[in-house]
Amino acid sequence: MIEVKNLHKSFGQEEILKGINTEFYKGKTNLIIGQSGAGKTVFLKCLLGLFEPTDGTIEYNGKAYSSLDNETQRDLRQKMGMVFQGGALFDSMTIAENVMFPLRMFTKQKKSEMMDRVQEVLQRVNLENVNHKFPSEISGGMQKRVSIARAIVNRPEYLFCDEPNSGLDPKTAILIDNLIQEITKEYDITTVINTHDMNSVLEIGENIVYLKDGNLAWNGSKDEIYKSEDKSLTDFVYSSELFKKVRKAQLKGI
Ligand SMILES: Nc1ncnc2c1ncn2[C@@H]1O[C@H](COP(=O)(O)OP(=O)(O)OP(=O)(O)O)[C@@H](O)[C@H]1O
Repeated sequence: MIEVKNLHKSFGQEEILKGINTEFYKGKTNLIIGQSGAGKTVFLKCLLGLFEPTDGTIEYNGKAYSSLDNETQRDLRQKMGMVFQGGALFDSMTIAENVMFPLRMFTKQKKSEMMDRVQEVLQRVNLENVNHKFPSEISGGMQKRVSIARAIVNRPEYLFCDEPNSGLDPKTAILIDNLIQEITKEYDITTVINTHDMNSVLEIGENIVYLKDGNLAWNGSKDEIYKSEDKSLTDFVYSSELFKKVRKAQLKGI
């Protein structure tokens, strides 16, 4: 579980995050949504420990990151997996080498142990016979699966995903969403996903944090969105035609 308390982040005179209080739950797919420029990426980078908050605290299972010594902060960061926007695979490494990378960086496992674990996670994301291929030789959807395998290979407690669906067709995007949700539940990890994708909100939005101009404007589940009368949320969400149709159907009880 992650607890965010009065989080502020400024760059120079510009305040991007303006005092956010919220929680991200273990075993749930927690989504951060909001318009472009709302501060989602800055928020995710604060959660990852890449940006130091200007004020406020972020607690991981009850421990404030800023109160930890350097070594404990490093240990905590090793418990964080990240799925980067676009996958961010190393082009010159094979798929197996890409997935093995965090194990080589952070563990002292034998090569055979690492290979077994790589095999296990690649199977978990439903990828077979790709170990010796290079990223350019597989599809975008497969690259996303590799990126998920790499993010979970070191058994993280926290999984952060930045726009995991970007660049995918709607069907593949939903498969990736479902895969992330399944893994979240199976491994009981705290997953935080930064997304623009309203399909993702409908599909896996168990806990949604809506940011507007650096403030937390709304917090709830996908089912609560339909009941919400919050104007800024509904203006944002129902700018999607799909959401408008689903809401109409829900109101008619279909
Ligand atoms: N390193 C930085 N230095 C200065 N300003 C920054 C930095 N990173 C982000 N910002 C500013 O913070 C604001 C919020 O950016 P952020 O990338 O978090 O938005 P976002 O909600 O993720 O948008 P998008 O959906 O378009 O990715 C922007 O005005 C951006 O210019």
